[in-house]
Amino acid sequence: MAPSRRTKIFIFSSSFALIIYLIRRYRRYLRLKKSFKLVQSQKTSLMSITLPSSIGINKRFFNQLLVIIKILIPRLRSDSFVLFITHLTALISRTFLSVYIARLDGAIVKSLVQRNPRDFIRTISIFLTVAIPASFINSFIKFAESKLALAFRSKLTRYAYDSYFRNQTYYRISNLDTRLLTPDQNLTDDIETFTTTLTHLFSHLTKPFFDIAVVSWTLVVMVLEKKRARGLKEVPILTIIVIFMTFLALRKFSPRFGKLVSEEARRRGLLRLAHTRIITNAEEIAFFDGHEVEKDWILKLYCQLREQTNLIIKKKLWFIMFEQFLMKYFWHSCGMVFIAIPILTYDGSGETDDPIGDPLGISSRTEAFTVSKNLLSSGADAVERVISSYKEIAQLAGYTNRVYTMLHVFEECAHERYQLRPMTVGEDSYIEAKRKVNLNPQGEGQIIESDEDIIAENLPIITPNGDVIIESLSLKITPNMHVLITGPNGCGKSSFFRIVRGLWPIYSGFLHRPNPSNFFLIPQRPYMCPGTLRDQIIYPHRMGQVRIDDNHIMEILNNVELQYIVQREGGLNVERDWKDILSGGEKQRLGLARIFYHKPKYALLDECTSAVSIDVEGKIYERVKKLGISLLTITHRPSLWTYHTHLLQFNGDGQWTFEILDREKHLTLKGEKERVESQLAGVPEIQRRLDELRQLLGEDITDDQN
Ligand SMILES: Nc1ncnc2c1ncn2[C@@H]1O[C@H](COP(=O)(O)OP(=O)(O)OP(=O)(O)O)[C@@H](O)[C@H]1O
Repeated sequence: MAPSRRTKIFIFSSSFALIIYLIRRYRRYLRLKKSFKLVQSQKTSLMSITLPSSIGINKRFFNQLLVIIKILIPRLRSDSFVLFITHLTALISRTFLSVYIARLDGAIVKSLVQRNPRDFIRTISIFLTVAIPASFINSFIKFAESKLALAFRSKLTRYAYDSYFRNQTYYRISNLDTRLLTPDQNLTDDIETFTTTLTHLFSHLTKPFFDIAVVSWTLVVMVLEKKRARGLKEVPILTIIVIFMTFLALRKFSPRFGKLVSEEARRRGLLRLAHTRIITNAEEIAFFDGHEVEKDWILKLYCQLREQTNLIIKKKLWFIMFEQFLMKYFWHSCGMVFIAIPILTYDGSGETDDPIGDPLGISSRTEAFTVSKNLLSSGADAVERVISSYKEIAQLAGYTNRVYTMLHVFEECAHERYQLRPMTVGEDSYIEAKRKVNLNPQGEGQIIESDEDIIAENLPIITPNGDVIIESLSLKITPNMHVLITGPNGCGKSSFFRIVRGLWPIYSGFLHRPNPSNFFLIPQRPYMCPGTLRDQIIYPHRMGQVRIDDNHIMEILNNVELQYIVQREGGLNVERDWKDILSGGEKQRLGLARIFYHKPKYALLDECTSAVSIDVEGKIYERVKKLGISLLTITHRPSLWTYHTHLLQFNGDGQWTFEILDREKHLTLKGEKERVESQLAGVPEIQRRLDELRQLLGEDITDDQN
């Protein structure tokens, strides 16, 4: 039959509208592509890091998951296990209730078909009574799921924090290792997403599994009751074949969601890192008017995140379409066929057990149909949920990999096993570093705890990148010495402190030094912790842990000439954002105040008075020395020479000298050096004038110069 005119018009206008829509979408896509052209073209080095290709539902995933589950449920008596069992019980109860309700539904229909008001009222009353615990259980399952997710999250977070704050791992992660670019993201978002996905999946999968088991059992029992139906053996086999084929097809065509979401989470972390950097350096950026550069950078990271999210959305579109086709429509048709086989072949005539008489057995058949339809549909729903969880399991594999990697890297760093480039799996940067200095890769330097002295024997200073700054350093510092450390920028002055304090490992030689608690480092930009003025001074101690009276605090503040701050800021117990409200010099003096509180054996002062006036700086140094504290000072200020007895000088080319500081000699040498420098500065000017004069006198410049 030829289509009518109205149908033709409809088809034509729909096609036209679709074409217009597609053209507009394409143009929009081109516009967007153009506007992001700049940022798309620049690939950051961070983004070029590739993820391991084995992220997915495989043995590695199950092994990783098992390790994490042992952390989540450490003992059978732990709270997370109790919650887990409670949740499981609720899920099982719901399955049994569903079956009971399905049967009840059948009984209601039966009483209706029989036109039996007494049975109808009785069954509907039971239905309403059962609805109360059923609704409670439904709500309780959600409650238990959230509680379980929270318990898992707390367990994992506590475990991760323990690792993160052990053995200065937080420092090592960002300074000595490059596998985790955004530990903050791993510790917060990743843990949360992982635990929520895990508990959701548990809920999502456990119930369907129970449903399948109980529904199958109930159907088998029903079938056994109806022995006269035919085709009953084929139905379960066909069902299993259909389910299995669907699973295989979905697995074959499923995109690698684990890897995709893992990459998305990583890009989200980088974007967050960029925001944190801007917040931390807002003042510097504002002074430079650097917002355009920062915006471009942030936009670039955002675009890369957007690109990944878009990719996942697109992949989901096709996959869900395929999944829906198989599980909604194809299964529905199969289901109808499977339900039809026993019903059509069942010969139930002659059943006369109905009180009001039902010679054709219609009421029983209707009841059986209603119950089996309900059961089959909830069984199909359960299988559908199990299979459609495939992509969620794949996503869980991605998050599991991120959480596992985080814990693994924490563990490795705590045990001084580092890796510089995450892309080169298995390469040991330490061994590489040692090769650079021709050291035996197997031999480690040794740190030996001494009573008081710092003794370095053939100790190299090597950066985490493996660059050798000093090949071999040998010196002895005793507590009665005050050592001034100088040298050009980047020559290894601060690195020497890092090694002495144990932040950087040593590759060879020996380092004898007292316990790290005998050292206290004051950097150029002192760290201001959250809390009161008192908290700043006693950091890293905490109030409640130590007792310190106000007079002592005031005395310390007097020592660094900061007593006026107490009145200005409203007392010792006022919490402020000290980083923002104090000037650079005030912050440095507050940093120095910590020395008067902790009274360490050695004070490591890394240009920590660069913003303090020279007179106040002198007074503070005198007061520190009076306490018997040994000074190790990095400075470029000659005014500080007075307070030191020895000089450790790095030349910048790997050479160094350690000698008694002869202040007069050094002042004379420094004066002479400055004179020579100023004379040399004038040489080009004199040379230019000489050339001019020669030109005026008609002399040959080049000949003479040669
Ligand atoms: N975490 C790190 N990873 C890799 N290399 C580093 C690291 N920290 C410092 N370096 C490198 O070590 C070298 C010495 O740095 P160090 O901080 O010791 O210099 P410095 O003498 O204190 O310089 P300045 O006077 O400028 O403070 C520099 O080349 C620096 O680039």
